[in-house]
Amino acid sequence: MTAAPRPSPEECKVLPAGALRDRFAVVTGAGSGIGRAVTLRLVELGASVMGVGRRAERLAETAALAGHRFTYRALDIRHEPPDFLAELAELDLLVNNAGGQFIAPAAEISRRGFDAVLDLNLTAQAALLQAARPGLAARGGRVVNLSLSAPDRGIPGLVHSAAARAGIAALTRSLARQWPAIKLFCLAPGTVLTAGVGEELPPEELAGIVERTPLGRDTSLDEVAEWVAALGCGIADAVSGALIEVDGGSGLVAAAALAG
Ligand SMILES: CCC/C=C/C(=O)SCCNC(=O)CCNC(=O)[C@H](O)C(C)(C)COP(=O)([O-])OP(=O)([O-])OC[C@H]1O[C@@H](n2cnc3c(N)ncnc32)[C@H](O)[C@@H]1OP(=O)([O-])[O-]
Ligand SMILES: NC(=O)C1=CN([C@@H]2O[C@H](COP(=O)(O)OP(=O)(O)OC[C@H]3O[C@@H](n4cnc5c(N)ncnc54)[C@H](OP(=O)(O)O)[C@@H]3O)[C@@H](O)[C@H]2O)C=CC1
Repeated sequence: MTAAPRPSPEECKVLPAGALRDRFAVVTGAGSGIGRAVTLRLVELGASVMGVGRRAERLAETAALAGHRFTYRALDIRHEPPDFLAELAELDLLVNNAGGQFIAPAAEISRRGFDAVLDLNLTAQAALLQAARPGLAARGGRVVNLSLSAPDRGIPGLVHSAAARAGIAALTRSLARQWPAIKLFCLAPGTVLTAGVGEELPPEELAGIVERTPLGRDTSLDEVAEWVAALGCGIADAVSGALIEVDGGSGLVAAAALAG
């Protein structure tokens, strides 16, 4: 099988300059990986962005790259109340990107471990959504929740994360009905070769996962960033509640067993 060619960073940039001018976005996990790439693209398209994450030094690195339209708050979304969102009178876009998990056999995940992953990837995100609702509603705003592709197909080694990600997809659909003034999406990238995923899986295992996707390739940071930006633009006006899989078709095949 021939792998689909990966578009170059410039080929991914399909939105016109200024597409997000005068928009205000909050991006969680903006100090690394996908969150940083999304932040830089939103700023490039004219938005102002507030980044959130636990490590101030990583957010400061993003600030050095993003320039004056980026501000940040160092905080832990699991352990601190989302007052920073409730205080915002107007918000155009919330990118719920902070998330993650550890890989472990189901039998070895303790109650606290399960709770930690559910909290980070579902409960804390629900609290962020509730806090952001008035500001988003004031602007007809949008929400992009980062997720995993086809979480309902079952992922051995990630039972807690799959449960949380299926939950966020259901939450997204339910809120899309309940809060019609706000458009909510789930965006599920395939394998994006960030340092974060590199800490979870060794390179040879990642290469095997990528090879087994129908398109035989990973998803680039630039692709994810452009999709998030597009969901913040008018082109996404007729979409709400959807799970959008930008995953090389990996959601179509059985997920790799990451642990026994
Ligand atoms: C891979 C496929 C595609 C996905 C890509 C990505 O997501 S890329 C993004 C990649 N980036 C990320 O994923 C980054 C984000 N991830 C994180 O920040 C953390 O992994 C966390 C929030 C999920 C847990 O944080 P924390 O440890 O501070 O939380 P805490 O102190 O509240 O609760 C601790 C409980 O959890 C237990 N436990 C912990 N590790 C393991 C383990 N390996 N084994 C078993 N158990 C484990 C620990 O034993 C304890 O329970 P106990 O012993 O008291 O009963
Ligand atoms: N890379 C991939 O292949 C895939 C990634 N995803 C998802 O995309 C998102 C980004 O992943 P990626 O960029 O690869 O990985 P990273 O580990 O780089 O991103 C996770 C980000 O979340 C932040 N974060 C984690 N916990 C908290 C917390 N409690 N409070 C505030 N911020 C927190 C981290 O910053 P800090 O540690 O400073 O707090 C970090 O910036 C995650 O939700 C991930 O699960 C989904 C599918 C595939």
